[in-house]
Amino acid sequence: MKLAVIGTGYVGLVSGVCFAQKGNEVICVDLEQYKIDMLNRAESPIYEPGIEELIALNLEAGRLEFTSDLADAVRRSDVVILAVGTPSLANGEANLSYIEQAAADVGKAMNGYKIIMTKSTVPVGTNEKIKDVVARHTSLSFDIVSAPEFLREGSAINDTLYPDRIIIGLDNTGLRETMVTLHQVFTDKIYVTDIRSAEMIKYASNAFLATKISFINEIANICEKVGADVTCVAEGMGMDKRIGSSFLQAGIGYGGSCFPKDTNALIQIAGNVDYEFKLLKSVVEVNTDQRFMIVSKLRESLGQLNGVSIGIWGLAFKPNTDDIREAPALEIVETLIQAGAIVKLYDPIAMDKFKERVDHPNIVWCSSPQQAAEKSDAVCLLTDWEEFKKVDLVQLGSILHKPVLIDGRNVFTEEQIQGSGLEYYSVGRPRMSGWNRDKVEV
Ligand SMILES: NC(=O)c1ccc[n+]([C@@H]2O[C@H](COP(=O)([O-])OP(=O)(O)OC[C@H]3O[C@@H](n4cnc5c(N)ncnc54)[C@H](O)[C@@H]3O)[C@@H](O)[C@H]2O)c1
Ligand SMILES: O=c1ccn([C@@H]2O[C@H](COP(=O)(O)OP(=O)(O)O[C@H]3O[C@H](CO)[C@@H](O)[C@H](O)[C@H]3O)[C@@H](O)[C@H]2O)c(=O)[nH]1
Repeated sequence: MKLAVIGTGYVGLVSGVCFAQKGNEVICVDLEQYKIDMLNRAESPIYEPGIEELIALNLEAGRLEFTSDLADAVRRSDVVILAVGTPSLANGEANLSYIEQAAADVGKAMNGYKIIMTKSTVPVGTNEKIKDVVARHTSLSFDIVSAPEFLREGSAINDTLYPDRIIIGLDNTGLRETMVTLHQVFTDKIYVTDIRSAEMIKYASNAFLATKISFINEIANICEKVGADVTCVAEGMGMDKRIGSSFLQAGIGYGGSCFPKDTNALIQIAGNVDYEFKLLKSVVEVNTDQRFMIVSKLRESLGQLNGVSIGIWGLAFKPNTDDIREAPALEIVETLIQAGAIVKLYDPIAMDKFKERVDHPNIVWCSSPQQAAEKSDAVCLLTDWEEFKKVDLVQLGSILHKPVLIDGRNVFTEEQIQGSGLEYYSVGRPRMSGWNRDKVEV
């Protein structure tokens, strides 16, 4: 089929490239000319493992185009996919101005019947608004389909090519076969429902995953007080198929462009119909508090933070991405700076994006984990990048001024800490001293 994808961010670019990979003719559109110029050189404006190879392959095969000319792309397509951002407004509600603008532009450009498919995450009822916006700009016929996206950054290509399921929301059931044919190149597990339910499935899924994370983080906090180990607790819980083992990794909480935004939006969606989503409000509150656990542990270990120097390992909200949107590192670094600490920052990929957001004389930008650690009073691991798991902990203990390692993602095992000379704090596990085999009493 001929597809136009509006927006070349994480969702639009990856979806567009994967649809091309499966033999469709795809035109990806973005307002930002610099992104289009990069993409036409097979360079990706976002960091996503494997994306540049697939862009090059599909450009060469003539199945993929990049343009800033939305109208031309719409005219040459059967299906128009909306994949623009829906960021949070100050009150937590989703900002629909980008998607409404894109819908208006699509309506103006239409030259015949189109299927308009929304991949952006939008509150329940938004696709009806999109329908109205398009209809205001064209008298031609069209259909609206909701196809929420479930990819994760860092594994976006694999998630798109091999999804657990695809959700399709329709009001015109005559489109069912076309939509199933378009998507079954990825999986047979296609669930077709009405548009409002499809919109809700996306928010409910993210809210449920965020709930699992806040739940295990609270269990972790209790484990610390009662002397249990949350990694063992999560493993034991996860063996029950009804619970499942995924998203039970305790740490400094969730960040990213989706969970924080979508949990707040769902609280608003419920509030708009006079329903207080008490459980989800607590999930958000627990997540906010969890970030500051790192700072409490630093104070517990070092006392006051004024003038101390802290190495920070990891700035991205998770590994394998350069995305720092709502990354716990943003608030943690800001809090440490306010307390008068010198922060020595290192991330394998996200340094440039972090520099664009944060600047302060107390920041030292480092080019390796070792540089961030050297002569520091402590190191805090905030993102579970593979690179950090490979660090020689004995060497780390020897280059730190005070041998304190605070692991916000429970990356290291007790065996690795033994003999390292490090004073090791993690999340929901007993504090460990690398000087001997005994756990330190809490
Ligand atoms: N990032 C994820 O992992 C993820 C996963 C699933 C769903 N989502 C949802 O998908 C949507 C997009 O997210 P994203 O992370 O890809 O966003 P993004 O901010 O990375 O990309 C959006 C792109 O759309 C472009 N754009 C905005 N208005 C436009 C217009 N009128 N015409 C053409 N281009 C326009 C922007 O320039 C930008 O490049 C959001 O609703 C998000 O919640 C994101
Ligand atoms: O057990 C876990 C799992 C994740 N996280 C954190 O949760 C955040 C989100 O992680 P992840 O879900 O892997 O990344 P995203 O790319 O934000 O993907 C989520 O958000 C997307 C946007 O809506 C959805 O499409 C995906 O299905 C959903 O997993 C990150 O900060 C992780 O560090 C934990 O703390 N513990």
